[in-house]
Amino acid sequence: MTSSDSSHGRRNSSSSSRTSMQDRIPYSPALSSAYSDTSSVRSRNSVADAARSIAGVFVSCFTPPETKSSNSFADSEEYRAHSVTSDASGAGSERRRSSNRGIYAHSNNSTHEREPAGATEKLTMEGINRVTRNFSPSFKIGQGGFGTVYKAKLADGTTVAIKRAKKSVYDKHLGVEFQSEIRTLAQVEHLNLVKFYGFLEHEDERIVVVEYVPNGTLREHLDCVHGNILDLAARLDIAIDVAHAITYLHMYTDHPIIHRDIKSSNILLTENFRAKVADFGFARLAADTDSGATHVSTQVKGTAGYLDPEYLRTYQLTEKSDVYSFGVLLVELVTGRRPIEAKRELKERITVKWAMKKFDDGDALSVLDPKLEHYAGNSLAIEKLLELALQCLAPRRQSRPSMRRCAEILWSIRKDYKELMGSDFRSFSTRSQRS
Ligand SMILES: Nc1ncnc2c1ncn2[C@@H]1O[C@H](COP(=O)(O)OP(=O)(O)OP(=O)(O)O)[C@@H](O)[C@H]1O
Repeated sequence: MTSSDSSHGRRNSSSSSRTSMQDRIPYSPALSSAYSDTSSVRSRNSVADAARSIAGVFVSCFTPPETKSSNSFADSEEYRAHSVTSDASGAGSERRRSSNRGIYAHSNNSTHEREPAGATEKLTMEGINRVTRNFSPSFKIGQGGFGTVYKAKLADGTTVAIKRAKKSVYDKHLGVEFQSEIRTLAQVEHLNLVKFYGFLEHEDERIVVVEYVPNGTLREHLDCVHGNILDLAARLDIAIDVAHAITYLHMYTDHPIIHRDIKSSNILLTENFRAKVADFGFARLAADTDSGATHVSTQVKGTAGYLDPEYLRTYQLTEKSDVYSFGVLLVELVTGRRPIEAKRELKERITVKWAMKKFDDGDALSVLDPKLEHYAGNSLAIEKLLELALQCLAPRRQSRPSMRRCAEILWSIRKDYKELMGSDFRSFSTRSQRS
């Protein structure tokens, strides 16, 4: 996100722009059960276990090449499941249509095209070149593992983020990743997930077009890059949004989807500080539990500092790996620190290890982001957030809560926090934004 996006990140009032609690529920049946006090779940032994396993996690970032053989995207079974219509453009090609989301794929050996769902313009290389002025650096808004990200406006006025894969995407490894991103994005639609508009595969270009989310990443806001401080209420809202998004992926898509790369730089914020989870480059469909399988064995991928130790040890991926990463994210939200802070003294370098130790010593408030003020009202919320983080960071995945449970607990924390703050809730929010 560049500073040229001048509309970004100037939050004057944290709560006035936010919607009501009811408005914020993207789905309701999942969140119906009542919150029960989690203090009984807290185990001191688990802190030591967590610390031991966490220490082993941060040795390196594992992104070995994908070895699993994969069919071409056009041959994938997931896509065969979508209805197929004949392609108007030529022999040897076919057009597949996502049955419920109006997304097209069009292939003739080397070319796949899709058009944005909801946007009227057909996606073509010519069109992409036009709207990005041939990928002019002035349209560039970011750079990531997948490639370069550009901001552009389609002819129908839709502002989009255009992700242009690095040339090396043509390698098998990245090609598989690209296909994974496409398959996954095409399936999901949720308020707290970045919308997929389409993709285009043309000669050696791989382009993904997604919803443009205008207010930078959560990491940037925790670093105050945009000049504002996220208060505790905003951080709670963001945690809830992310929990909703991951719950949706785990429970409400056709097949459970594991995100695999939950981290603060993959959480994009809207102007109203709603969170949208991005970057499905690593996502994998989870095992079909009906068939008795409980995990997907695969190469370890993800980002150092967020990786589930059990996944690292066993190569077995389950939804609980996302829960672990979410626990790291919760600690990040409370402390403001990155998961790995290489420049700090040894005992503070691994943020979750440091924070969980403090929590276990009964000194939770000392890990609070120094940018946030302590009030009587926020200590309980901070303690409960860390308590939930501790559960998410449990070394054994069976001990971790589901994402749905995390969402329920977060709802309860926010409810209690609002009640405690009473009429001060808004003024506290506003005041800490200005400080
Ligand atoms: N949909 C979007 N809307 C607005 N900005 C975006 C969008 N997607 C990405 N960006 C910007 O581009 C940057 C790079 O994004 P990208 O998803 O390619 O990589 P990343 O998630 O930062 O890193 P990595 O790929 O290594 O995980 C982001 O940090 C963000 O600033």
